[in-house]
Amino acid sequence: MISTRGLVKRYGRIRAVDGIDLDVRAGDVYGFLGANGSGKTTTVRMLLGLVLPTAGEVALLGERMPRAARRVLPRVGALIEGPAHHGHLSGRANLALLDAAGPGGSRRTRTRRVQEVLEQVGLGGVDRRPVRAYSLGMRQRLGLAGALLRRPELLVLDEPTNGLDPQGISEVRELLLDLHRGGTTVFLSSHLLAEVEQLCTRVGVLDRGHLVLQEELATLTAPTGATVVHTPAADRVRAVLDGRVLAVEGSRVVVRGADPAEVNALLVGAGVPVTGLALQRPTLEEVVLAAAGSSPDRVEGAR
Ligand SMILES: Nc1ncnc2c1ncn2[C@@H]1O[C@H](COP(=O)(O)OP(=O)(O)OP(=O)(O)O)[C@@H](O)[C@H]1O
Repeated sequence: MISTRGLVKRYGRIRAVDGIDLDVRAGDVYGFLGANGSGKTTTVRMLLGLVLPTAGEVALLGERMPRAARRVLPRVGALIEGPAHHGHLSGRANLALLDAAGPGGSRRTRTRRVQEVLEQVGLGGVDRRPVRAYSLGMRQRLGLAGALLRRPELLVLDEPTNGLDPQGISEVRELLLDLHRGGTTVFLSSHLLAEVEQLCTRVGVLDRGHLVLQEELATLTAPTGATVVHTPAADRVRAVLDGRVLAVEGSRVVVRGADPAEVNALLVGAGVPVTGLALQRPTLEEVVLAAAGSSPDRVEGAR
């Protein structure tokens, strides 16, 4: 759906994007992570042909951009940095204007299409109010409605939950998951690990213009081969599981072996109380920090 090869954007001496190979496949919800200033917006703009690359190639839906923009962009829905609307008009009127700019049939067809996307984003009932009276969340959802008008195969969203409250974030997440279930491929940029961890199937991490990681989320957070035991008697675990204890942090003990039931049986058999048991998995935060350097303020954490 999206493929870039050696994509570079230079602004004077700044290398905003420095030779990235993105690979977004049909059916992905791809999370494009990176700290502020890492080059996410510049990349998204190049994908859509809004900024010309200094070097490298972009293919969208298998076609070279920006050459094929007129053919490809009608099949792609996009939302970049706070969508622009006419504040004195209603959401419906804004969408009708946007819809009128594209091809697409009779007045009735257009009216129905606008109504459908308004309902899809949960704005079906607030159509008389001018957009300037909308909350930030409502504006963002109206922007998404605009992106959905052409029933896109691919959605490209730059920080779609930026500035939203937790309720707004969760609404946008549900909407994107719904679209994904319906077959839409989603590419979204974000600096929020928690958002990406809850939504995405595949992750790319940008660090100062470099793509330092690109992988399936399930692979990144796959079990490590160890088991985490919670017990009020951490000191006794070492005696029972001689040589298998990898780490002890308070009541949390990490034990070699990916069979929690076996670990549980050994401990309970020896009279050690077990209050919690799980396969150890790295969090996305740990994976990203390991890939993007150790400074914790680079990408906003999951907590
Ligand atoms: N038009 C421009 N002219 C000069 N420098 C630019 C321009 N656009 C972006 N940059 C620089 O390129 C780098 C990457 O910026 P970009 O906006 O792509 O990052 P980002 O990851 O989207 O950050 P944010 O999350 O803050 O939007 C930054 O150093 C920025 O200052």
